[in-house]
Amino acid sequence: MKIGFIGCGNMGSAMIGGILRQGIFSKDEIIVSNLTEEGRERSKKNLGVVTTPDNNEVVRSAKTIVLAVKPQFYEEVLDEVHNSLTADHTIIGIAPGKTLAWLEEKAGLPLKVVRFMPNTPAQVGEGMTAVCANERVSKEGLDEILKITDSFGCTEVIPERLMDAAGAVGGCAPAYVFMFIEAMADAAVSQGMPRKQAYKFASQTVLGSAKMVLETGRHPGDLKDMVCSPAGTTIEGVRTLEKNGFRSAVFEALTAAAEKGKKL
Ligand SMILES: NC(=O)C1=CN([C@@H]2O[C@H](COP(=O)(O)OP(=O)(O)OC[C@H]3O[C@@H](n4cnc5c(N)ncnc54)[C@H](OP(=O)(O)O)[C@@H]3O)[C@@H](O)[C@H]2O)C=CC1
Ligand SMILES: O=C(O)[C@@H]1CCC=N1
Repeated sequence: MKIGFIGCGNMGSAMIGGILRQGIFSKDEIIVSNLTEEGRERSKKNLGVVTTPDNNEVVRSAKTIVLAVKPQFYEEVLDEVHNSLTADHTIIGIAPGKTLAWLEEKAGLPLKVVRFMPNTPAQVGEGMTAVCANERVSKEGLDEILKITDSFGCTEVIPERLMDAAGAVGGCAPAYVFMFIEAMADAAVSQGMPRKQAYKFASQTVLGSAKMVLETGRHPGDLKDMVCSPAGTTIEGVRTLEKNGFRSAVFEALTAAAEKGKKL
């Protein structure tokens, strides 16, 4: 086994999907634990990886371990696998608020610790993942880890103090983008467009706009101005969004998410 996942739900399976697609590891080099029989069946059926109900088996079978359970279960899981962990292991935490120091302390021995803040677009190879690591992870070790995150999208290595910001603008933000897509599609439906077509318009428009920011390197405000014809239709929508506090609402949402991360 090359890598083990303790927990394999939304985020674990999204990452494994990318890893398998890029051939970083094969199915029989990945072991995952799920709490329930139903979860194990899902992991087996959808990903084809090796599954177990036993978290200690994951730790005994692989040297790189991703903790892909909810933050509330981190302590319990680390407590459970503590005796199977060795100094050769690399523990990867993906939960907000669970710091490198906290993870090492709860693991109960000095070992390599990494944090990822991934997002669900990893499932389609378009994830955005923040990574930071403790001082025990060598440059070569980090390069190996980055091959994993690069397999499901883009990666940025950041200082740990930015992990909560990355959680808001990376980990959580797909939810806000999906809400935006849903709202735009609802409006198009109310104007008479069939729903399926409305999702296609809204989604492709978000995809294309994001690509323009990334590929042109131009300021988003500049790209917005390109769309707004004088006395045209777009600027009326901009006026309405400003009146309803659109940008402030987004600002507050990401701030709330980042602040919550600090408390977990
Ligand atoms: N969802 C997201 O967009 C993101 C999530 N994260 C982080 O990823 C982590 C996982 O979140 P997510 O995938 O959404 O959660 P899910 O609820 O989808 O998955 C959690 C998984 O943990 C398993 N599980 C629960 N308890 C145990 C246990 N004691 N031992 C072994 N497995 C267990 C569950 O098993 P079973 O399948 O049997 O129920 C399930 O597979 C969290 O820490 C979250 O903060 C980070 C960035 C983005
Ligand atoms: O909602 C959460 O707490 C997790 C972390 C980032 C995205 N989902």
